[in-house]
Amino acid sequence: MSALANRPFVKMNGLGNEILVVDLRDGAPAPTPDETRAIYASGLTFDQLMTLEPPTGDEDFRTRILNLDGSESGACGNGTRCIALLVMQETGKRRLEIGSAGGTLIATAGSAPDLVTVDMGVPRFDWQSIPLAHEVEDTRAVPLEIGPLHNPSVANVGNPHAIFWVDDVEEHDLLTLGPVAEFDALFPERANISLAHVTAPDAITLKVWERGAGLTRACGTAACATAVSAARTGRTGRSVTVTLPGGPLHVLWREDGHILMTGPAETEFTGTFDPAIFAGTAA
Ligand SMILES: N[C@H](CCC[C@H](N)C(=O)O)C(=O)O
Repeated sequence: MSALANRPFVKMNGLGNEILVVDLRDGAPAPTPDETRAIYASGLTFDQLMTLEPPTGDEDFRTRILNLDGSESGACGNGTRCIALLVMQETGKRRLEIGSAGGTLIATAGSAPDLVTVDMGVPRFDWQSIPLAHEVEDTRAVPLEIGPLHNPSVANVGNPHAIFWVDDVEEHDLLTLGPVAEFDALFPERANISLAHVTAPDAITLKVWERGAGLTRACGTAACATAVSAARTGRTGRSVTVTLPGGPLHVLWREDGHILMTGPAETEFTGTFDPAIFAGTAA
C-alpha cells in the first residue's frame, strides 16, 4: 500500500500554474515517479506536485518538485509561492526559509494577503551549469535553430531554461516547437522553453513550454530566467513585469545577483488520495 493512500493534499495555483501540495513533514517518503504519474492519470491533474518535507538544517522545511511526467526539477517559482503562502497561513510567519535541490529559498509575505516574494537565488549562465552538451562561449545567444526559432539565451535558475526572442509570442506553434527544443541534444537534462517578446525596457510578454509538463499558464522560473537574460543582453533593465497567459509577475535582478520574484498564490481545494490511485504502482 502506498504511503500516500488517504494522505491529504492541497490543490493550489500560481497565476494558473497548477500545483498539488503534499505534506510529508511527518517523514513519509516522497512520491515515486510512478506514483506521481498515477495521481495525474487519476484525473487529479497538476503541472507540478510539490512536497513539504522535514528541515535538514536551519530552514523552516524542505520541498521537492515533481513534474506531471514524474521527472524532478530543482526549482519551481510559482509552486514555491504556493507552499510559502500555505505555511505562512498555517504558522503566521511572514518570512520562511525553504530548502530545495536548487538551494535555499527565502519567501516573504507581500503587500497583499495573496502576494509572496521569493528570493530565487543567483542565476548561472556558464554552459556547464545550464547544462549544455558542449562548450558555448556566449550563452546570451546559443547557436541553435528550432524551425523558425533561433539563437536562444540560456540560463539556469535552479533548472535549465532556453529563451527565444520573438516579436509575437502567439506567432509560433510552441505546442509543436516546444518539445522539439526541450529534447534537443544540446540540453542533456532537457530544458524549459520560452518565447519572449520585450515590449518595453521594463516589460516582457512570455509564453512557456515547460520541461516535463508542457504548455502552462505561467512559469515562475521561466519569468526569472527571461528577466535576467533580457537584462544581460541589454533588452531591458533589471526590474521588469513579465506577463504570462495567467497574469503578471514582477522580477527584480538585484545588484548582488539575487533574483526576487513577486506574485500571487491561490488555494483551490483540498482532498485526500484515494488508495485506488496507487493500485498499479510499484510498492
Ligand atoms: N512551473 C515552475 C517550473 C517548473 C520547472 C519544471 N518544468 C522543470 O524545470 O522541469 C515554475 O513556476 O517555475
